[in-house]
Amino acid sequence: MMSYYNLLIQNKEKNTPLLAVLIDPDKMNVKQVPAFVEKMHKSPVSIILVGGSTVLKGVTEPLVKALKKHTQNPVFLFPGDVNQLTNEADVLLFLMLLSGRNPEYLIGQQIASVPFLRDSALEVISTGYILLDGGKETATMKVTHTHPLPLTDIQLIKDTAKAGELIGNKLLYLEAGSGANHPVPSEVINAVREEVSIPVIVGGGIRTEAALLEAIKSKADMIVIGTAFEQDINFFETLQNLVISKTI
Ligand SMILES: CC(C)=CCC/C(C)=C/CC/C(C)=C/CC/C(C)=C/COP(=O)(O)OP(=O)(O)O
Ligand SMILES: O=P(O)(O)OC[C@@H](O)CO
Ligand SMILES: [Mg+2]
Repeated sequence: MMSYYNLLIQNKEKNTPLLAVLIDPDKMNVKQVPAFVEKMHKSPVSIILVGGSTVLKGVTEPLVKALKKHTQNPVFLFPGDVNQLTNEADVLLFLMLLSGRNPEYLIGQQIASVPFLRDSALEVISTGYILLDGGKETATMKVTHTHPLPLTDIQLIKDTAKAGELIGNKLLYLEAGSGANHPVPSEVINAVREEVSIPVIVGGGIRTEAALLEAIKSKADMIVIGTAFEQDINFFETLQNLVISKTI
């Protein structure tokens, strides 16, 4: 079978983004999974990200197991820490927090995950994670004790993204922060996309059709929505007519 990373690369060539839902295991229990998946299957969402900045140990695995029981869509772990690892998922976004200067999130958590990953079949994808100012203090900032990059310094954002690519990151995630007041602006997405050749994921604060259209127009390779679905499961219905790649 082809790797999910190769599918992401293939999709990039189509210039149409993939749409992912982010599920925070602290906010969804296994009983809610069937109804959620049913709605998702009627929408263009093709990837499920699972993770949170603070998740209790032991809750991620049963949730992923329940998801895999009800859907064929791939589950990508998007973990805030090593306790969120489970072999029930398909892919691990192996994050390094490029925007911060906290060694625990640059290399500490990555080393701590090796005893688990050594015997794991998860597809591990090195992902440079860049926090950008989304207009409010987010959980990720608090947990990592780091500041996001200011939107006024596009050159710094581009240089950070390029450094990630040169280090060997295979994906970049531009993050305005869960529940951000404003999503990553299209100028920033465009600037990064011109700077690097690896796929670019964008998320944080996308909760309207207009914001989604903006991210699509900027040619983000994958768009992630979490809070909008947490607040209203019917948000799936607003996605019907968007130009989005429906399969991965
Ligand atoms: C390599 C391993 C095992 C883990 C990576 C550890 C790193 C570098 C994490 C990056 C920093 C971090 C804490 C990212 C969290 C990403 C995430 C899942 C954000 C979603 O945030 P929510 O937890 O939904 O925030 P709210 O609770 O405020 O909605
Ligand atoms: O919850 P929202 O604001 O949609 O953000 C999704 C994701 O980028 C958070 O890490
Ligand atoms: Mg959240």
